[in-house]
Amino acid sequence: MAPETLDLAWKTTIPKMQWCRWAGNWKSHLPGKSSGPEQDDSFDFLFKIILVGDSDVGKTCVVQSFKSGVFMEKQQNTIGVDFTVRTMDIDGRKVKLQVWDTAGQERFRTITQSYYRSAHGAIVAYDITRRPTFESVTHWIQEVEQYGAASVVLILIGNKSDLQSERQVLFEDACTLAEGKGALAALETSAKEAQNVEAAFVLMARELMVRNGLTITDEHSQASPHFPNSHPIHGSDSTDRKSCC
Ligand SMILES: Nc1nc2c(ncn2[C@@H]2O[C@H](COP(=O)(O)OP(=O)(O)OP(=O)(O)O)[C@@H](O)[C@H]2O)c(=O)[nH]1
Repeated sequence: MAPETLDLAWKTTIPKMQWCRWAGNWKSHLPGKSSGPEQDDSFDFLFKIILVGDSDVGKTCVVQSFKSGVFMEKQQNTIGVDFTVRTMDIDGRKVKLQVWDTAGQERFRTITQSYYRSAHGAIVAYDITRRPTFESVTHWIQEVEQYGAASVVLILIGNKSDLQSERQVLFEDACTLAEGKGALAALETSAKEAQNVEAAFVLMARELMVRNGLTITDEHSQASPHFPNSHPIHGSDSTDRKSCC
């Protein structure tokens, strides 16, 4: 377990943090708990993002790639929920992302469902080399809708895009599904090659920032990187999305 990944017992003591827009001190909201190796605790936004999807689609590897930039062959399936934090500079704002990596195995379903409630964003993952994991996406979205907040932002990711020769799911199918379900975007990621992993989290964070009142200027929009194999569902301009909301 990575040092920044906190144990489950710790997680169960986290107070409900329904919202996120304090420019405050992390420790003042989590008294007595260390936030791991991150020394600077100030931030402008705090968002909780939950990762769901079938077992072995690569959720933990995606989170590790996002956190540390490395691909780690995982030794065991996630038990319950793992928790990781990373602070990013997005459009000049300090954005702290709490990422909750849930177990895909059925036997943990009751535990993982209890973590949906306070999520601001949900990343639903499938494995592009295993069609059944894509067919489960509808189920995972239903879970998010049933147990999560009504305003939760959804992003669909098809992981293991480095395994093109084993592909069983067309990207177009993912886009159609994501659009039909009202997701913000569909992306294909590779935790192994660190492709589009950062993009998924940045897209999510920017959307949440916009929904919470941040006006992203043209200058910032133009400065945003272009993400290959990504499909924004609600238009390509964050300012447009803000006006939708
Ligand atoms: N080729 C390739 N393999 C990957 C990628 N991401 C994950 N894997 C492999 O897929 C397997 C499952 O990855 P995990 O991250 O443990 O999957 P998970 O979705 O977290 O599984 P649960 O914890 O059971 O929910 C591991 O053997 C990883 O090495 C990827 O982008 N490319």
